[in-house]
Amino acid sequence: MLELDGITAGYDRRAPVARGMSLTVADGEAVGLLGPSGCGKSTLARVAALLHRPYAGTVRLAGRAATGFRFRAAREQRTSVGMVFQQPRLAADPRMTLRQLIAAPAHATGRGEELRGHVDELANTVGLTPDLLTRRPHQVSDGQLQRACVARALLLTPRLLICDEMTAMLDASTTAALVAVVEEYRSANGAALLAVGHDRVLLRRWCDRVADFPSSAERAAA
Ligand SMILES: Nc1ncnc2c1ncn2[C@@H]1O[C@H](COP(=O)(O)OP(=O)(O)OP(=O)(O)O)[C@@H](O)[C@H]1O
Repeated sequence: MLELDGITAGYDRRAPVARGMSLTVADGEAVGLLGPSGCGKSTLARVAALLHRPYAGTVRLAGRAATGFRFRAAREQRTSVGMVFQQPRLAADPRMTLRQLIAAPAHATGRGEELRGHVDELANTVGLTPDLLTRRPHQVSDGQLQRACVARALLLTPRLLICDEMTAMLDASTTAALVAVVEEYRSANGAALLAVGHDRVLLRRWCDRVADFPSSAERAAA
């Protein structure tokens, strides 16, 4: 489902944060990507979701090499990946209600009407009550906002879900609830998962296998 081949990426060509990284996630497989804070996990996750253009290397989704990133990404490839970010407040337009936030991918792809019922269904699945859907991000908790972000990531039924420290800011019960939502989605749809984090215990429990992101010392020695 996902092949990262020799990815070098970052914010300064002379000092990239990821160098020659390769990683594969098979169809339906759950892979954890583990590494300390600041090592470049989120950067690699964004490359995989076609949100960040690498300096070198190839991203393949369902066997097809990505030809573009960000607004140049092919729609079919972009919508085959759902992404949940670490900080829901940075990933949510503060002007939108939670309902609009969940529905945003449908509107962006001209499927607003078609997916209207699915928005309600997913809101219910992630545990958001109808009154919460009328509120804006500043009127809800981090956990409630992250629930909306998970529903948004699932709206277009992606074949690959990328969760970047999805539960880092959440309490144990919200963490368990959102992991359960993702697992139910995967078992119903056969979707693959790339879960990024630094919690080895959680990733081991959640994923089929866990890959370690090399530390900067290991990279310097290589
Ligand atoms: N937009 C940016 N511009 C410049 N440098 C950045 C940018 N985003 C991240 N970095 C730097 O790139 C490095 C890797 O960041 P990244 O967010 O990928 O790490 P991470 O492993 O996901 O960390 P964490 O677990 O703390 O989220 C860090 O040194 C960070 O300071």
